[in-house]
Amino acid sequence: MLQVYLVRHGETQWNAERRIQGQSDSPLTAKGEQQAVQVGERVRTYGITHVIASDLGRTRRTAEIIADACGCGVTFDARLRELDMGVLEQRHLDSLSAEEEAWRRLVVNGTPDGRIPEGESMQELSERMRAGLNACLDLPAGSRPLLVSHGIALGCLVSTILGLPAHAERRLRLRNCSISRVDYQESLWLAPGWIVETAGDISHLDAPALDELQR
Ligand SMILES: O=C(O)[C@@H](CO)OP(=O)(O)O
Repeated sequence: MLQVYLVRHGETQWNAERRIQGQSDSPLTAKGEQQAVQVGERVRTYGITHVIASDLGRTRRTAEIIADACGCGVTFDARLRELDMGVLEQRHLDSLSAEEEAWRRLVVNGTPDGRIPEGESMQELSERMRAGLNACLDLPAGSRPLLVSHGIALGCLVSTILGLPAHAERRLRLRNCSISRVDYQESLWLAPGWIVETAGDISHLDAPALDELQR
């Protein structure tokens, strides 16, 4: 059985300011760095063999901190990036016009092929995230990878493994530096293939961040 840990990056400047990042980027806050250290402390005895991160700056930094604690290297995979939120990237959630808010809702409410102008659909996100996860199946036997990615991207992955539509990710709260785990297994009892072991665990964090919409 292959166990894959899924970690959302630490809190960033724009998460704290309620600004939309998508494939744009902002640095980790001091709290975000501390959260990454706490993930490292939690997983350092888990036998992690590979840390694989989205190539955006916030996931790179989080991954480096975790990989240091685990004593393994980091590689980057652009398929693990956050949803491309097109023209709404870098905007404050509170500053959206009614039309812009409607674009945002089009995506999160699951309109088929809905996308923010110049952005990506949830279907496209779901396909590239599943391909990024499936790449773990090609690692040498006995590997135990940890992927560092993003809120919507990881929520979409977990939702679709459960057989839910990609936009069901809005029913999951994956806070900064939460840990989820999915396993690939051939059990006769559970469904063969990917199954969800845990989602959104923050028990290792002494100062969990509120997510953007809760602030
Ligand atoms: O892009 C963003 O603004 C948020 C949305 O949830 O994602 P993340 O902070 O996880 O990259």
